[in-house]
Amino acid sequence: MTDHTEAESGVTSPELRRAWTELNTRLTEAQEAYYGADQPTLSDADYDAAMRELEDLEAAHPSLVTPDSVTQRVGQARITEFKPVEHRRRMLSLDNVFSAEELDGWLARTPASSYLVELKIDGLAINLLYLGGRLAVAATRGDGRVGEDVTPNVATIAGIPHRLPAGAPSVLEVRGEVFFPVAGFEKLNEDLVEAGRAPFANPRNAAAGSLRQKNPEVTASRPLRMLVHGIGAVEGAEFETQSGAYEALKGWGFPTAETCRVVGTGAEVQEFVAWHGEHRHDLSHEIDGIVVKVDDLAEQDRLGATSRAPRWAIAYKYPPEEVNTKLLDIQVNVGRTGRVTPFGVMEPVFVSGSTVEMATLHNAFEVERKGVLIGDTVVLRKAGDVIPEIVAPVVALRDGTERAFVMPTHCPSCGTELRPEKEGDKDIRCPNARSCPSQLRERLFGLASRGALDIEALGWEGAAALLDGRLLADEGGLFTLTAADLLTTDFYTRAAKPAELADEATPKRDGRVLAAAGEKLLTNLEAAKAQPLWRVLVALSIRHVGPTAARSLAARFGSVDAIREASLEQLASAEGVGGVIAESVKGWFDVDWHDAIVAAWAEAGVRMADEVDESTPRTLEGLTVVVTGSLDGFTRDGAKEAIISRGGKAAGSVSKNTDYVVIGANAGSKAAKAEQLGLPILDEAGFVRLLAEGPAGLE
Ligand SMILES: NC(=O)c1ccc[n+]([C@@H]2O[C@H](COP(=O)([O-])OP(=O)(O)OC[C@H]3O[C@@H](n4cnc5c(N)ncnc54)[C@H](O)[C@@H]3O)[C@@H](O)[C@H]2O)c1
Ligand SMILES: [Zn+2]
Repeated sequence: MTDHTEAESGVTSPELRRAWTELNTRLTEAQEAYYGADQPTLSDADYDAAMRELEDLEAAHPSLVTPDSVTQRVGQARITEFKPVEHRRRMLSLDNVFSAEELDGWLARTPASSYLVELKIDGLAINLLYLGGRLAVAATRGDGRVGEDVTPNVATIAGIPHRLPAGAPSVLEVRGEVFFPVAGFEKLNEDLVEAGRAPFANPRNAAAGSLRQKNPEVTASRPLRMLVHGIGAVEGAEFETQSGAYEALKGWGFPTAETCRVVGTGAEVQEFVAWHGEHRHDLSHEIDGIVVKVDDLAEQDRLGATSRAPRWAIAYKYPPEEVNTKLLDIQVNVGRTGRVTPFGVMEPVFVSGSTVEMATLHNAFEVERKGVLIGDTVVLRKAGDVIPEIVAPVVALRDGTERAFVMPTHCPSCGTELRPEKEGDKDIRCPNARSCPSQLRERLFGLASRGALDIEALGWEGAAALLDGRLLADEGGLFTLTAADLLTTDFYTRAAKPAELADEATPKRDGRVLAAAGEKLLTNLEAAKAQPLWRVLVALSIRHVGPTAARSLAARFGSVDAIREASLEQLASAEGVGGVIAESVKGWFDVDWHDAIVAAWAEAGVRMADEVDESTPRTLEGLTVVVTGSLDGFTRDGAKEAIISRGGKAAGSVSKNTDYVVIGANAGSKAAKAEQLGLPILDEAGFVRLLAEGPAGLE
């Protein structure tokens, strides 16, 4: 505790006192919302930051500290509607560190013969008192001395023993964490919103809210679990170490964590912290950090505790993955297939390594399920590289100006009335597939990509420019675009230089000439016309027809006409093309404007059939070949085409069904796998012989 008689340099100024009061009040209010109502108004990150600020302020000016300070007490200050229960031994909080350096500092200050490292489960602490081998009282932590009696509720939690076996201590206080498994969390919130109630910000608050129920039946309906992480008063047993106590508790039937470890050095502690930082989402429950404890109980006693936390333990907190931010608006996006998806536009906020200002809301039902209103403060979650998600609104912060999102009835891109593709679909779509600028832009972008026709000068902005200028009603007009057309856009033009203005031969319009991008687009389009058939097929944006299916269709049928004429059965029998793709191809050609695109492209000179080289021998009929690593005489695609055009199958992965594995330079795991399976392995020269003469060439 701070010594209040200690002289400070100068008296505390009113400004400092005001700053202290402001912070302390903010934290006290946050605690009431968090511990009292299980509905936090601040994010944990903001709470922890404010707590740090207050601690720093008090450290610099010790006379500011009063017994009222939130830094001096454990959690919840007020006792609620539950019956109060006095703990036999105090339940404390934990001090925090937020970096490896701070953890090193603590380890240096706290030498020990060994450390116990445990996951810091994100739930709420519970004290279970057993008298004569029976569960007598279960209480929350409360203010550390007095908690809330939640015995009937705790009795419903699976895994908590009601009776202990013979030989267990006559008095035993067991401490542990009650938590809400992540798997059930989303469903709980969905149900709460449907019932017109406020959803929980995270599984921790859900655990606390579920346990602190007046009606134990409600608790029983929630999938709560408990894991042991400490002991209080004990009579009738002696433990030497905390880990030893866990062993004994396990023997008496308590759920203990399989993940905790006893380690000897600070380096091992850091290693444990780092490993679980990488794997923190592989668990069935959330963790917000790691707890490091001195394992020896005599050493623990010597170190003692402050009014708030033991000196023999520390919590290392991982960076927050949840923040609060303002939901400014909900807008909708129209995707490549016309699907209309709402997304939240938020005040930009930094979380898990990047600034986030948008998050998808998937569909109108999702918005309803989450119960978010435009203008709400929302909990935003971003776990590592996972896409950010709006978890829940902070209902307590509403001021009445929030408004519900209304799904538009008409496409924001083209004005067409929206509707589900078929009855009962959750998603609604813009049915104007042909000309809706949003959909067409996505298709243009796709057909120009490197995996299709590779039209570099037609990027996102280029596609938008062509559509804004109404130069295309669909992709059919792409290959007949002229310099005159491009001259009507800003994107593909630039201001003419004086010499160009004077030169009659330079095409221009309103003082502008083609920019490099415009020249390039025309060259790219010309080159694209000669691309092989499979790339043209990919460019048609037929659902499910990507490079693999397109290659196979091209190899099997040789021309767009042959594919159009093929029966469902014939299509489906092509290598790697099943019923779904066959249906999709058939269905695509049934649409008039699709057929018109093919006709327009053919008319413009786009290749519609591969040249069938009769001289290519079908040397690989029925054989599966995998090429891995790089070859001198073949590109990746070239090697595949060489195999397919000879009737073989070019597979991407090695299995026992592979007939030959060709290994080039820098081959990786596939080469090792081939050896392991004892498959025939060829070098590039062997591959060339195989292509020319088939298996006979290898003898
Ligand atoms: N958002 C808010 O407004 C708000 C308000 C109050 C508190 N909080 C959150 O709660 C924290 C403070 O709460 P606190 O005092 O409970 O401290 P804490 O949660 O940081 O640490 C102490 C608690 O950790 C738990 N714990 C989990 N695993 C454990 C293990 N293996 N060994 C020991 N203990 C383990 C215990 O319940 C213990 O009481 C803040 O840092 C903040 O994250 C948030
Ligand atoms: Zn539209």
